[in-house]
Amino acid sequence: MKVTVLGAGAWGTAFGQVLADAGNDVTMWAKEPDIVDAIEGSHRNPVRLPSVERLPDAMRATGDRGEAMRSADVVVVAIAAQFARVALEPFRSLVPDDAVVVSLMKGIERGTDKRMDEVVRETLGLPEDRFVAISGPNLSREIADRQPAATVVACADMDVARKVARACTTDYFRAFVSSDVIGVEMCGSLKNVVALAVGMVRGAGFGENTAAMVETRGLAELASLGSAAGADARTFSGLAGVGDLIATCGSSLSRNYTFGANLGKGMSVDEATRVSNGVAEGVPTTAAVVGLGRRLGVETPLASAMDRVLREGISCSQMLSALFGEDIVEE
Ligand SMILES: NC(=O)C1=CN([C@@H]2O[C@H](COP(=O)(O)OP(=O)(O)OC[C@H]3O[C@@H](n4cnc5c(N)ncnc54)[C@H](OP(=O)(O)O)[C@@H]3O)[C@@H](O)[C@H]2O)C=CC1
Ligand SMILES: O=C(CO)COP(=O)(O)O
Repeated sequence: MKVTVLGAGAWGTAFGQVLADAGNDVTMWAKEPDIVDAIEGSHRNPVRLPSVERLPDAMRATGDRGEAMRSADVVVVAIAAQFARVALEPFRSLVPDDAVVVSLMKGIERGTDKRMDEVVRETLGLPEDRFVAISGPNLSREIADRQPAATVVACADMDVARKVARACTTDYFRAFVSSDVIGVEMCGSLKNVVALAVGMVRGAGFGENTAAMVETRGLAELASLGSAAGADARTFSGLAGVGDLIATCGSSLSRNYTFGANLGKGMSVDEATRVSNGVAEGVPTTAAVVGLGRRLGVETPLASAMDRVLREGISCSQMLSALFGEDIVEE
């Protein structure tokens, strides 16, 4: 198939390599001319994925939107979530009528509190059977090294999910299918907020018990909010839910975990942003999760506590106190 990836960041590029390894012709679209030139000219992305010495020959790049979209069967969106709407707007009239659009993004739009399935479908004018969400424990650096990994490919139309899953299956990358787009989106977005908090307690020097407590309460919050949004509860215990929480909350390869760890060590939000190696989606998504919780009538103690960390600069101990009220409650 002909696949176009919008956004040559760390994950867009690593996933482009998966698609090329699976036998597709892959075109990367990037707005930065330096990145386009590097991929096209020397098969490298030294800015976003320097660990890969040479990207597959089946991967090329362009900065031209029309050329990127020409006869694409599948369009993959891998842009920082808060910029998805503005970046996709110029593509609205260019996406081929029968192309499937896949989102790799893990975030909720600040201001509208919308998931990426909502943002992408709204911006490109797509019916639900042409939208696919992909999410799972997929740290880009490990997948770029071709370490074994799996993901969840979700679409309202299971035949479309299977078609996309086949297109990204290799001997090291395995795709499971699901029809629970909302669940997969909620898991991918909320685990980033949990990873910020787990990273923060680790950075502050706390051990396994504290990290497990925060991660487990984060999973409970993700499940309550996800269910209220219409997700299938089974998704939370799968790869996109628990699987991604384990990977993200336990790895310094995660930008969200590392951002949180830097806060825990005493950096300000500005300092942690400056040293972040790519987008930490949990940062803008935290406020959106609080907004979504308010709208859906679901309490979000972890996101609310992290929101205070990010806006008011409260300490790790204050964040942990804010996480639990005074009352004894059922788990
Ligand atoms: N990295 C990972 O391990 C994984 C990431 N994800 C998700 O994938 C998404 C992308 O992540 P990742 O590739 O790692 O992020 P990076 O920080 O590496 O790259 C961000 C990408 O967004 C692009 N971008 C930002 N603003 C704009 C804009 N206004 N117009 C067009 N493009 C823009 C950047 O383009 P430019 O470089 O030209 O500025 C870049 O391609 C995120 O939602 C992330 O949560 C999901 C699974 C794994
Ligand atoms: O989503 C990811 C792993 O599944 C990547 O996490 P970060 O965005 O925190 O790096």
